[in-house]
Amino acid sequence: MAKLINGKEVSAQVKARVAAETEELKKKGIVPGLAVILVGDDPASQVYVRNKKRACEEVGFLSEEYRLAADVTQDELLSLIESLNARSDISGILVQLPLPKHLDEKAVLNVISPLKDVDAFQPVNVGRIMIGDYHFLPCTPAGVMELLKSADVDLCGKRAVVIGRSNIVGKPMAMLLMHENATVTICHSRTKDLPSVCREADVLVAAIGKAKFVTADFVKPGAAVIDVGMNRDENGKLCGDVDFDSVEPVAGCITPVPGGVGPMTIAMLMQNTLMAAKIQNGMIK
Ligand SMILES: Nc1nc2c(c(=O)[nH]1)N[C@@H](CN(C=O)c1ccc(C(=O)N[C@@H](CCC(=O)O)C(=O)O)cc1)CN2
Ligand SMILES: [Mg+2]
Repeated sequence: MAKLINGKEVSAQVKARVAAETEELKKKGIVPGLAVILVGDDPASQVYVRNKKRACEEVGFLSEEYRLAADVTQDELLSLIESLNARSDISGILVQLPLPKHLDEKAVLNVISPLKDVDAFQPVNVGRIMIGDYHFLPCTPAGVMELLKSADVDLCGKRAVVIGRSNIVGKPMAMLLMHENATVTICHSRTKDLPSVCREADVLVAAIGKAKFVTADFVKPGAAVIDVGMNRDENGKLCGDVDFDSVEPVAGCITPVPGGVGPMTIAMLMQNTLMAAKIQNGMIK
C-alpha cells in the first residue's frame, strides 16, 4: 500500500507559516495585497478565484477581485494591469487562466510587473527559474516540490519523469526537479513507448490532462507518484491523470485527487504574495 500524501494537510501548514509571517509584517506596517483578475464566467475559474480570496482572508492579506466581462477588450485588460502595477498597496497580480480566445494571453502576462508576478508566468520570471535565480515559482510545480519534501522523497541522483510539457506545469516542474539534482525526462504526446519510459521513474509527475491515463504498468514499484491532473471521469466525478485504484498498490507514495496537488496551488500563491510584499518593501533584493 502506498503512503498517501495529504495536500490539504501540507497546504494548511504552508498557509499557517504565511499567516504567522504576515502578522509580523503587519507590525512593521506592511500588509501584503493580492489582486485577482477573472475574465468571463467560467464556473471552475469562479470557484478557484473565490478560494483564492478565502485563502487571502485566512492568512491576513488584503485581497481585491476584478471580474471583467467575457468580451472585455485587450486594451481594457492591459490598462487594468498597468494601473495595478502602479499601486503600492497591491503586492501581487494574478490573471486567472484560461482567458477567452479573443485575448492574447502572452501579451497579457507580459505586461504584469515581474516584481508582482505571483504566478511566475511572466517571461522575466520564467527565465530566472531557468537559471536557478528566482523569488517566485509557479504555484503548482512549487506545490509539488513541497509535497515531495513533506513525504521525505529524496531527489538527488534519482530518475524523475514528468509527463506533460506545458509552460505552466511540465516545463517548470522539470527545472525544479533538476535544481534538486534529479535526472529528469520530459515526456509528451509524441513520446514513443511512454509506459516503459515512465517505469524508469523514481518520481513520476503526471500533468497531461487525460483522466486516469497513468495505469499500474507505467509505475516502477515503490515510486513516488504525483498527480497534477484535474479531470472528470465517465460519471462526472473529479479525478486525476493517474488511475489511482490500479497505481496505489504499486507506488511507494501517491497524491490523491482531490486533496493532493490542487490545494497546494493556492497555498503557494499565498507564499509568493508574501514574498512579493517583502520584495516591494526592500526586505529582499
Ligand atoms: N493564473 C492561474 N490560472 C490557473 C492556475 C494558476 O495557478 N494560475 N491553475 C489552475 C487553476 N487553479 C488555480 O488557479 C486551481 C485548480 C485546482 C485547485 C484545487 O484546489 N483543486 C481541488 C479540487 C477542486 C474541485 O473540487 O473542483 C483539489 O485538487 O483538491 C486549486 C487551484 C488553472 N488556472
Ligand atoms: Mg489534488
